[in-house]
Amino acid sequence: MSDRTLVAGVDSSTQSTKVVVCDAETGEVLRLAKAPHPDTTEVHPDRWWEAYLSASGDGILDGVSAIAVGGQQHGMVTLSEQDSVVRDALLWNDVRSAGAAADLTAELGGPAAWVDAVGSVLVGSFTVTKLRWLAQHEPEHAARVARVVLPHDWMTGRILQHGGGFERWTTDRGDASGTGYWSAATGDYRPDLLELAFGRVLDVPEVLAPAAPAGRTSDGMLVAAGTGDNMGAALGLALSPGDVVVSLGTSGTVFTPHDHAIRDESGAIAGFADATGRHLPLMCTLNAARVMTAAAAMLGVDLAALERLALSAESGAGGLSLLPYLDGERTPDLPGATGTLSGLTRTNATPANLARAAVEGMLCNVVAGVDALRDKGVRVDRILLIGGAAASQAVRQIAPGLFRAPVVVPRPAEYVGVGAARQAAWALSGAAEPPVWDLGIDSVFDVPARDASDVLDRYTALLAQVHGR
Ligand SMILES: Nc1ncnc2c1ncn2[C@@H]1O[C@H](COP(=O)(O)OP(=O)(O)O)[C@@H](O)[C@H]1O
Ligand SMILES: O=C(CO)[C@@H](O)[C@H](O)COP(=O)(O)O
Repeated sequence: MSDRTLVAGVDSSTQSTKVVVCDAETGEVLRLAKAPHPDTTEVHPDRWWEAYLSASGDGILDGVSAIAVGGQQHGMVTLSEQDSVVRDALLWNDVRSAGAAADLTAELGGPAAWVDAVGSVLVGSFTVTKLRWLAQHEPEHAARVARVVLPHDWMTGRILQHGGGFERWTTDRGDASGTGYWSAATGDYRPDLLELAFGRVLDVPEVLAPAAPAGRTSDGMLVAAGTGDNMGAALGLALSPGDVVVSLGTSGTVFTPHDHAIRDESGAIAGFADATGRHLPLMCTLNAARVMTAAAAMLGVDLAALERLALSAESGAGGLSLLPYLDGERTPDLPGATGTLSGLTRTNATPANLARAAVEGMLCNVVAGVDALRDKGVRVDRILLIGGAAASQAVRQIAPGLFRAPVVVPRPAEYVGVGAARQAAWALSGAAEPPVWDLGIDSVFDVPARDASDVLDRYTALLAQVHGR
């Protein structure tokens, strides 16, 4: 029998659920399991629960003293008075509420008014815009809604319901800051904005302090507050000033913990809260790892071959540029956009150049987030690259030239799950600060001597030409 204390973190993200079990003292990852989610932008929350049950089968949670959930941000989970799910959850990447975002922006007095109210300019990802869409398009569903929670709130409550310890719905500052009806500046909900969007005020979950428990199951397992997946990743990485995280999963995100909220009326940087009581300025794109999957499918190859092809081409892909808006886009705010491949000639039309253009285009899209942070005075000493596509050698090698900063790939780990586990260990300890867990580095990629600014310049010119941005 081990005398280690075990804690678990659940990453309930867009494409899958991952469960990691860590040593509470050191953070060492001892067990890891994964199960897929449906590939759609509206999902019944039961699918996340089934994935959790599947990933946590085989006794992976045996002996675990505390657990927390990091979940995809913004998703709208609507519950009836009896807590049954009213309709499938609309996810962060469902763009049907883009028009509602534009309407709500105008109704409150423009982008600056939303930054004043909740810290961020609205786009169709925010929960409040999905509520407006529901009220307008599905009044029969809207009439049955008594409360609204986020994916991680629902999973947290479900773990407690299943374990016999559910008392009330809860959330945390990090995830609440992506709703559009909670302000990180004041720490308060804005029922007036719920009413503006939905026509009436709804029940919302209690916002827990960073290390506060949401409850305990009847067999004594502590269930911590949980948080949004990006806030979880920030907690799972031991970040120093000057460290900026770039996550390339379903979404591309760029974020760094900060002592105060960053105000950005342009909408590039959202003013989210983090999971420690501080702030997490964050830029998010709808298109990231799946741009590579789509390019591989176009070329009829797998991801490994796509990487080899991309690395066999010269920087700049022989003059090809890709605006990678395959799922529309959120930053820049172009929900109806499609991808654009530009610069094709008979000479450069090769699989290698297409593969390279896909990787460069995906990266240029998130470079804009790093530069937006720089413009706000944030120090960018190094980029910590995480998420599914951080496994790609092509991404690792091409990224430093475009980011104009060294790229550090942390030891392969599921950082959202690890961060959630660290929060669980923190709540279990009752200490003022989270436990110190060591961040291992897998590899470092330096900025190459050859300047890649021509690639960025061509991308930026194409964006201006096609979309006027
Ligand atoms: N070597 C690779 N190159 C590019 N993409 C990859 C690679 N390995 C995994 N991926 C992609 O990473 C994505 C999953 O990343 P992940 O961060 O787990 O996503 P999410 O958290 O949004 O569910 C998938 O789209 C998968 O195809
Ligand atoms: O909407 C955002 C951030 O604002 C996304 O980052 C979601 O939180 C989903 O993340 P992944 O599934 O790609 O990790």
